Amino acid sequence: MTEFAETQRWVIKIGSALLTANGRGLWADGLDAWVNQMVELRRAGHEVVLVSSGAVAEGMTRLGWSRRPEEIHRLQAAAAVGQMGLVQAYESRFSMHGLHTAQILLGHDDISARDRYLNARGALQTLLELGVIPVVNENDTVVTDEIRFGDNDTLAALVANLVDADVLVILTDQKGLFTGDPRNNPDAELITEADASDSSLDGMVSGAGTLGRGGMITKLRAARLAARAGADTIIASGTEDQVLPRLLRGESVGTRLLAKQQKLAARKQWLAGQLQLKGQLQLDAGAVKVLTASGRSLLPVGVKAVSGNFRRGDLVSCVDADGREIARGLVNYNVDEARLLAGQPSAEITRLLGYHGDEELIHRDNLVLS
Ligand SMILES: Nc1ncnc2c1ncn2[C@@H]1O[C@H](COP(=O)(O)OP(=O)(O)O)[C@@H](O)[C@H]1O
Ligand SMILES: N[C@@H](CCC(=O)OP(=O)(O)O)C(=O)O
Repeated sequence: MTEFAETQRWVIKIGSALLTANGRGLWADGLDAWVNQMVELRRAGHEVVLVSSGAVAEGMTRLGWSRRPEEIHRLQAAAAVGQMGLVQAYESRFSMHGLHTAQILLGHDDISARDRYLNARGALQTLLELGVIPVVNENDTVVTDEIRFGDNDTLAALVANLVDADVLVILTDQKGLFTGDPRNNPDAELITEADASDSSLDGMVSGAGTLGRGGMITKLRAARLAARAGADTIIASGTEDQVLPRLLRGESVGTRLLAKQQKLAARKQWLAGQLQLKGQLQLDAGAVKVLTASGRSLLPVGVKAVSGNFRRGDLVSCVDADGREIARGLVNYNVDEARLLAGQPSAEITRLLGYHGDEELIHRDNLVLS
């Protein structure tokens, strides 16, 4: 079980039902409180990625619509209008604390296509290094029904996996996960802790209220997705006083859904299980040493031979001179580019390829030792 004070990276999801105080426009007091709490987390040395819903709900308020439209283009229009409100709400509040925010709108392809996955991951990573708070939402205006996440619980879990988060916090309008939907089951009891994979939870959860999309079903699913990458999930009420700092202090708030596996083991399994090996890089002795002993990125200069047929973002194996696998990772270049770059110093990349590419062949964040 993760001790929160020791965790580095948090993904915090704020749901529509909570954010719009059940349809009455963006809830200013709530926003003030969450932003203050996230600032406190940052000051305590933790990184925060915010996944915020509420674009459609805020758009409806701004356009004076009282009912959620059915028609896709009207939904998309509402999301486009409302997203402005969301961004303004966060940027103005965080800037009072001297922090910048960045808007990240993601679609399915951005996370499932290997090359885009690396780009989204790299951009988020850089924003966090710059001390910026990324504010993520689904790119509602361009998604179609078939490919939309729909609920932001799933999106938040995928973002948690994308940035290797330690903790996923899902703030909603209930105190956590109950043994039944508390809206129509007054005897339902709060579950304070469970294994995310516990199948007995399935019978307890149901769908959303009027404004949210997923209800508890998608929150439980999100916790399981996050657990696959080794992150624990907390489902808690955003109206609970000081919910984030209290979690940080180790207080029991809401429902804690635990990941069975550690992050590294989980990431290894993900690389091994989800992706097929598409090629091989043979490393020189120096590269083998820095990868294994110092956990560094793989630079082109340390590669002696390239084989296989891979594209940017594919999984390749790194072997030593005897063909023994020492690591696996997601490669930043396709096979032809990798051949051109093999053995060359990174300063030559722009000249060799004609564009300014990544310095590393495989970034250490995307590399797992075998
Ligand atoms: N077992 C359960 N425990 C708690 N809430 C539940 C449960 N099953 C269904 N729900 C419903 O899920 C709702 C929260 O999900 P949702 O409306 O999608 O909110 P959000 O916009 O925050 O994602 C609660 O208001 C509640 O009615
Ligand atoms: N992208 C949508 C979020 C959809 C939604 O309501 O999600 P959720 O808060 O998880 O129920 C929006 O900003 O309106």
